[in-house]
Amino acid sequence: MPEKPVVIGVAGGSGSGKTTVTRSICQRFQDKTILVIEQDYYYKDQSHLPFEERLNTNYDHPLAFDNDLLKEHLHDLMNGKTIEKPVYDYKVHTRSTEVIPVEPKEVIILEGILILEDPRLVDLMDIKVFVDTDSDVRIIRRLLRDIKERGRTLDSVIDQYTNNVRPMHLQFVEPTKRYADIIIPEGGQNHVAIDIMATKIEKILSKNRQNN
Ligand SMILES: Nc1ncnc2c1ncn2[C@@H]1O[C@H](COP(=O)(O)OP(=O)(O)O)[C@@H](O)[C@H]1O
Ligand SMILES: Nc1ccn([C@@H]2O[C@H](COP(=O)(O)O)[C@@H](O)[C@H]2O)c(=O)n1
Repeated sequence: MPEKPVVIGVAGGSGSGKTTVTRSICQRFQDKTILVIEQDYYYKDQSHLPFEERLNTNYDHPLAFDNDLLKEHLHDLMNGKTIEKPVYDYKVHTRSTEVIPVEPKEVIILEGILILEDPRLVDLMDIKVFVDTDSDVRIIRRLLRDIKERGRTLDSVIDQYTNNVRPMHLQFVEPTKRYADIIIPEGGQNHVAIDIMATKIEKILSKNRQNN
């Protein structure tokens, strides 16, 4: 393990392809090299609230996230400590009681809609990426995914998109693009951008390994 892992932030709107890009990058490396931390797993715990109340939360506002815990976990990982990563359940809108023990790896990818919004996290990143996909494509992807995988109805996805996702994207997510070192149009199918990312990571890793 190098003294300090390479920290990469992958931001972008909901459905832009952040997870797909992150998976494509991970596939280029051995399992032991890259650790992925999803910002979504750090939504504030809402287990004390009744289910009906959890439906009213604005999950696209920066205050929905427990970035204090995320920052603490990132610091621990950077100092070689194992963390207990929370597990999030989109179907019930809160964390599960389960946690996953996670050991540090040479590369840490932080992925989430607002991962470039908190300067305390941005300051710790070596590479900042913004996955940039048109909103019409994103809403179609989100509709399909949320109905299939997150237990949502067509009406609920449309209501949430109109009331929260779109306005918060314009106010908080889109402006973070300016902090990105690399902007990846169209996400996971952009093989050229994935190749460039993988090459850059390889370069930093080989430099770190030489110094250790
Ligand atoms: N290039 C693509 N073409 C078609 N579907 C895609 C593409 N990229 C992602 N998807 C699908 O769109 C949905 C959202 O993608 P995902 O990578 O999870 O985005 P994000 O993490 O930014 O929300 C997923 O169901 C995924 O399989
Ligand atoms: N209980 C929740 C928590 C989050 N969301 C939505 O997830 C989106 C972020 O995840 P992506 O994989 O799409 O980046 C965000 O836009 C939230 O609206 C939710 O619907 N329910």
